[in-house]
Amino acid sequence: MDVRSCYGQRGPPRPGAYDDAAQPDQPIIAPAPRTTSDARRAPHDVPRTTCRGRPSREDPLTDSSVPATGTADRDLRAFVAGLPKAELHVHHVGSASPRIVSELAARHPDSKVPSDPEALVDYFTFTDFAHFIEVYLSVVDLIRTPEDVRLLTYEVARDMARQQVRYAELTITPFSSTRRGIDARAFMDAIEDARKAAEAEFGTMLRWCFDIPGEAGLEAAEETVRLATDDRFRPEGLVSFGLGGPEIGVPRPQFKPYFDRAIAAGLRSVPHAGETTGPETVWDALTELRAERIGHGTSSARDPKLLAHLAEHRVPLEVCPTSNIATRAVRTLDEHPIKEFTRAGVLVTINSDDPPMFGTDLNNEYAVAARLLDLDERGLADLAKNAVEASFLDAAGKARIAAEIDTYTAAWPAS
Ligand SMILES: Nc1ncnc2c1ncn2[C@@H]1O[C@H](CCC(=O)c2cccc(C(=O)O)c2)[C@@H](O)[C@H]1O
Ligand SMILES: [Zn+2]
Repeated sequence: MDVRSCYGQRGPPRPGAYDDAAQPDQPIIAPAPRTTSDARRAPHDVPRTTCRGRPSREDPLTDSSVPATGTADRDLRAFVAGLPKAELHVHHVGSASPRIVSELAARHPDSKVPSDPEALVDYFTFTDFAHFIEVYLSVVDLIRTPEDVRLLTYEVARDMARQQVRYAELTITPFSSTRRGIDARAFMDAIEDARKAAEAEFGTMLRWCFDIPGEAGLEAAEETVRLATDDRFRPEGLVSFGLGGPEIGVPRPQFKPYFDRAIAAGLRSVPHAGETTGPETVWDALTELRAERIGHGTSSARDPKLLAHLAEHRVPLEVCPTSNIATRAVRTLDEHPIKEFTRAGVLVTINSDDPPMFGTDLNNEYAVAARLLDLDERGLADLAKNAVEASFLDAAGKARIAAEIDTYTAAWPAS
């Protein structure tokens, strides 16, 4: 596949293009019993939404500026849409679709976040990583009550189920909510209530990664590890401990004692590293924070020894291609190092990070990966299985989703 024009000079897709903003008249449905079949579409029933009143998003598989390969590309996109998937790197607040953001903005009209999904498109266009975090925090400010937390979590799961996501490790920043006055116990009850409802009603299993917002410092680290390890708060679905936010000026080693405590309490270490800084940050994450997976790890490509280490020790990278373009961590998709990762034998997983904010979704990220790695259906199925393998699911859960991927792929007409 030709990757030359994949986002290229025109930048990433417009935010919301694949989101339910396409149907702004569709209200948020209050959590209510739903049948699993509502969310689990038949594999070949592909939702193809575009943003009303706006040009449709560039399609990395069928981008009109690329010599068209037509049907084959459409088939690949259809294959991805029905492929059972796991997602390992996706943020809670960053998954709020325009539909959810509008609902929250309407609940809290004093916010500077636009409630009009169309206006959100401009609002979600970032000049750099710092600007992205500033906008991100304004959306965090919209989440003020346990009911907001529950609504967000439940609706995010619904959006995942529509994409055939069977399992997701959702990164949550509880510090941001507790410091804004949400009671910690009520916060945990809200996410757990949504998790259980989502699994029962949509068939999507959610697990939590609690992350330290690095820029907020050691006070945030202390609060995050307290909530993650104190039995009075620690939610049942919590599996891992992370570190997010800006990397520049926020050295990873200072968080070692907090990661040590989280790991001692049975949590897995999954910090962001090498997203906006060099490979030394990834080394720090490995040696100081005992990372079992790396969030992004983009700059690892600049250090062959690091790539060899990641491959040898089977430390997966959580690659989020469109995010890297949207935050300007990578200039164009053409320059994205994903191919170098696979060439070096690193286990690559595909993720969406903050999908509506970056105008993407997990299915689109698989389409991007197909183009960048020149994959066919089997290659895409292998990529989906990488995520299952790299997940913190138990062996039976992994085997179940992997078998589902195999069955789906074997039944696909072209395979
Ligand atoms: N691609 C990303 N790469 C890195 N992080 C990402 C990415 N996407 C989303 N995040 C999230 O951004 C948050 C940043 C929050 C933060 O720094 C902060 C600083 C000071 C005060 C407060 C507060 O809440 O009062 C928060 C992190 O929690 C992280 O989960
Ligand atoms: Zn992230």
